Amino acid sequence: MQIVILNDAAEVAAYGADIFSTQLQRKAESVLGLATGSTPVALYQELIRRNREGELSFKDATTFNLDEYLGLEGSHPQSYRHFMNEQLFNHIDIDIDNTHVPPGDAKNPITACQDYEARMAAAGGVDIQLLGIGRNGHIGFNEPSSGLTSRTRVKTLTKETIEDNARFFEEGEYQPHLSITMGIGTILDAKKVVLLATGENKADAIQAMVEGPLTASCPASALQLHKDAVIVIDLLAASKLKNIEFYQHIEAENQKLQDYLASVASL
Ligand SMILES: N[C@@H]1[C@@H](O)[C@H](O)[C@@H](COP(=O)(O)O)O[C@@H]1O
Repeated sequence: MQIVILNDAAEVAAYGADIFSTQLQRKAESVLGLATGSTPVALYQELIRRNREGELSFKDATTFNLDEYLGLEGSHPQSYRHFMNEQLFNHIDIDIDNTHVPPGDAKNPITACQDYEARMAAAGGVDIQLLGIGRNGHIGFNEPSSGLTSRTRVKTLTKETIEDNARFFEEGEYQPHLSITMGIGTILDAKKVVLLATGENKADAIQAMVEGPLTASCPASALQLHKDAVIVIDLLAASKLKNIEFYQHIEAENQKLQDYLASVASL
């Protein structure tokens, strides 16, 4: 795991946007794994700005979102499809037919999950997967006890997650308790994984993910197995890390190495 600790949420969004920009500049037809929640919104705004200013294009990109509420149509204002259209897709030059969100209104959710996996495979797999993290360490909607090799499937949400996400629903509005989510195994198949977290309420989950044991009780700890996982967090989300100074030291050393390699390359 590469652990990047930045001052605040704005720096986290800009750093995340740089990773995605670099990916798209290197490979225009990238397959991007995307996420919902409040954390990626600032990153999406930065990508929209860069797209408008002609710094990057999504024209040839394909996207697959992590998850969706089961029981909501894509046109429902609280669906993740609607969220993605509003927060990103409607504002960039992507072909909407190349954007994929699990179908929350699938007649047969079981075969819909298999179909989603097949589409990802047919697209060549995800090049870079964006993640947030739940307070209980969930990624996508892989709640604690999720299988570490799980694939896209129907998952039941915990009470904590339902409460955390209740802020997006009107009082008395139906809030789904089920979801379709990429599995942990699906997420680990992405060539690169970038997890963003900001704020003190994520500090326990970040500590468990980075320094705790590899365990289904903290689904995000599965990223310890990934060969290219970048964890980008602000100081508040990093505040419970026991070895915070060491991670900052590693990053400083990494930066020196990058500078050295750049100077050698320019000789
Ligand atoms: N399914 C999503 C997750 O993908 C997201 O990471 C999490 C945290 O969201 P937020 O960024 O709003 O804290 O919320 C939801 O449960």
